[in-house]
Amino acid sequence: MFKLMTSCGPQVNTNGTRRNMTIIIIGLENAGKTVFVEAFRRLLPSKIDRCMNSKLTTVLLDEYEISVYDLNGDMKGRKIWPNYYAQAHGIVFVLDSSDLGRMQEVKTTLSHLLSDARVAGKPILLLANKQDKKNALLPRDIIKYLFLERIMNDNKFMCLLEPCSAIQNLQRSNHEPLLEGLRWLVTAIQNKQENLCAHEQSLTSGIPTYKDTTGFKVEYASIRSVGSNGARNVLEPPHILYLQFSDPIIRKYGGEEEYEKGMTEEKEEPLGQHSMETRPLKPILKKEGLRLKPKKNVSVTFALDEPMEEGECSKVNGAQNTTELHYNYRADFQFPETYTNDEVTSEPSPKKRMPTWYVEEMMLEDAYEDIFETCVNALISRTIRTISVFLFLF
Ligand SMILES: Nc1nc2c(ncn2[C@@H]2O[C@H](COP(=O)(O)OP(=O)(O)OP(=O)(O)O)[C@@H](O)[C@H]2O)c(=O)[nH]1
Ligand SMILES: [Mg+2]
Repeated sequence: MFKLMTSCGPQVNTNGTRRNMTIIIIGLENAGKTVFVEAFRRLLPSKIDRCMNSKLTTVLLDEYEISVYDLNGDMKGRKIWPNYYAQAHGIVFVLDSSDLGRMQEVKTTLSHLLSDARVAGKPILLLANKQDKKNALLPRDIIKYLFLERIMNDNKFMCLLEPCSAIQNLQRSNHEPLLEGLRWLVTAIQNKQENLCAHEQSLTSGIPTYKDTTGFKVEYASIRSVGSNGARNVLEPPHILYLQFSDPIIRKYGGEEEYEKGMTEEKEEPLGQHSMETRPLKPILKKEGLRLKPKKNVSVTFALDEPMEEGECSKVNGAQNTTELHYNYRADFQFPETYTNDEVTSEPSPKKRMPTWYVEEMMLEDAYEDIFETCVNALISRTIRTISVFLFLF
C-alpha cells in the first residue's frame, strides 16, 4: 500500500523542498511542442538532459520540479509515446489550430491516447497553438470538431484547452498563457494525487473521506480566450463543461443553447466554414451569471506508475545523459532568430479576426442599444398620448 501511495503521484525531493512531477508533451509533428519547451526553458529555471528518443527538460515552477519530455510527433515518434504514458503524471497535447487539414488526424491521435489504460484519469492540457495565424480555429470550434466534450467526458478526463501562440506570446512578453496552462496541469496533478492518497488512507483506516467514492467525479474542460494582442481576456472561461456524480451530466456552453444542441448531436461541419459564421459573444456575456464554476476535482481514478520500457530515458537511470545546467529568467529573454522573421511577422494582425472578444466593445454596444430603445419607447408613448387626447377631444 505504501508503495502504491508513493509511486502514483508527484514525489517530494530528498531535501524535502520540491516535489517532482513528470509530464510529456505530445502532438502531431510541427504542432509547436519544441517551441513550447523552449518557452518553458526561457521563462523558468531549467536544465536539459538529452535522451535517446526524447529531450528531457527539467523546469522549476513554484514548489515543483517538473520533468518535461518533449516527444517527436512524426509516425516513428508516436510509436514511442506509449513508453512514457505510465511514468507521466500529466499530459500536454499540443495542436496546430491553423492546420485544418490535419484536425481529423489530431482527433484520431487524441482518441487513441485517451483509450490507453496508462493514461486513464491523468489531467490533460490541450494547447491550441498558433492562434496568431489568420486561419486558426477558435477554441469553441476546436471543441466542436474534436468532439472534445464527448471524448473527455466519456473517458472521465480532466482537461483544459488553452488557446495560445507559443511564438507570439513569447515575442510579446505575454507569458501568462504559456505558464498558466502549465500551472493548471501541475495543480490538477497535485489535487488528484491528494485525493487519491486520501482515498487510499480511508481504505486502510476504514474511515471514509468521501461521501461516495464510487462515481464521485468532477471533470471539466474550460476554454480561455486570447485577445487580438495575445492578452488574456476576462471572459474566461466562456465554455465550461463538467460532470458531477456521473449522472446526470451537467453541460454548460456559456448559455449558447444552439451550440449545445450542435455539440450533442455531433453534426460535423466542414472545417474552415464555421469560423466565418460570426456568432456574437453577447449572449455568452449576458448569461455569464448562469455559469457554473468548476468544482474541485475529487476524481478517484488513478494509474500506477510502471517502469519505462527499454532504452528510454528516465531521471532515475539517466546515467548516459549529458546534462547542461542553465538558468533563464524572464528579464534576459531574447527570441531565437529562427522564429523572428517567418510566419509570425508575416501574419496579418489577428485583431481583425476576433474583435468580438473585447468586453469593453460589448458594453459599448449595449449602451447604444439601451439609448436607442429608450428613445423609441418615449416616442411611442408620446404618440399614444397625443392620439388619446385627440380622440377624447373629438
Ligand atoms: N506561427 C506560429 N508558428 C509556430 C508557433 N509555434 C511553433 N511554430 C512553428 O511551427 C514549426 C514547428 O515547431 P516545432 O516546435 O518544431 O514543432 P514540434 O511539434 O516540436 O514538431 P516535431 O518535433 O516534429 O514533432 C516551427 O517552424 C515553429 O516556428 C506559433 O505559435 N505560431
Ligand atoms: Mg519537436
